Amino acid sequence: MDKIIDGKQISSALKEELKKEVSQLMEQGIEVTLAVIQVGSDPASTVYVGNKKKACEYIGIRSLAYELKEETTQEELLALIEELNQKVEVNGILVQLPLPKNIKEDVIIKAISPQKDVDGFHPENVGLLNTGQKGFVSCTPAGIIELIKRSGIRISGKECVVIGRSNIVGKPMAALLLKEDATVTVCHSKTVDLKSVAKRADILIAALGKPKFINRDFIKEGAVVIDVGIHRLDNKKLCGDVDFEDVYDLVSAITPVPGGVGPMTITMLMKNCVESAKEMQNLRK
Ligand SMILES: Nc1nc(=O)c2c([nH]1)NC[C@@H]1CN(c3ccc(C(=O)N[C@@H](CCC(=O)O)C(=O)O)cc3)C=[N+]21
Repeated sequence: MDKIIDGKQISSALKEELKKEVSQLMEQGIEVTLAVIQVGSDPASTVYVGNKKKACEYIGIRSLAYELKEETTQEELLALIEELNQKVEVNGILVQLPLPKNIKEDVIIKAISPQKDVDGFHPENVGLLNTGQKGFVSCTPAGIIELIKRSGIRISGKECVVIGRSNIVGKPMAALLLKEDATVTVCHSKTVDLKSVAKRADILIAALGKPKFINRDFIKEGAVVIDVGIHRLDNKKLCGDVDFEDVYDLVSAITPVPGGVGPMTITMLMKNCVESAKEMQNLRK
């Protein structure tokens, strides 16, 4: 088996499954629609939003793009969200983060209907995840679970260490790993002796947001390493939170950047949109 967990390949397989499902829904007269809102023109956001639109096109999901100017007020954005909440044909609403400083992210996230919150960021969906109930799950951690499982790696009973405690990756990642019966440790910037804690991991999830911070000193031999970071270096090349070359010979499996977690994040967003369309259809019956 190849050591490199190919996120592009695994997400392609999942996209094929979704494409079939979307065409079956089409035959029943159900169209899947995602509204994507970007405020301002942060270049990284533009790349990610572009990738989301491409994935929608490929799978057969209709995407509605809202490109709002940097000066958009919180009230204007709330008004747009309310309009999209009301529209029956819209199954998913995605507000690309980060937002400009004059807009409060938590207020915006709470305004999205939990039934259309395909990012899984609304407190209602977070609560459902933490109590083990059905709801939308944040795409990056959900995609990581798929990557691990589809690579034939067992999670149950393993020591998993998550580095990073953000609301969109670290915390939901820990909840999902727990749900899979792993033993989970969450580390962060105040963790004393991060290296020795990381070295306990059978599965190490690096989501701390520092380029190439995780080197071989943090790795137990044979560990599975999942790299959530994405950074553009001065030479324009992308890298993750893990120093890939430095750790490669030690690990049993590792995700590359690019081509690892990123493509899977987008595919899970598509999956959530399809689920939302099915759920909304069931509610109307
Ligand atoms: N409301 C919201 N939902 C998100 O899901 C969300 C967000 N805001 N804000 C930013 C983060 C980041 N994120 C990525 C998506 C795709 C790639 C991706 O496609 N990565 C490619 C490379 C892309 C490139 O060339 O830069 C790869 O890793 O192979 C990366 C990062 C979604 N996020």
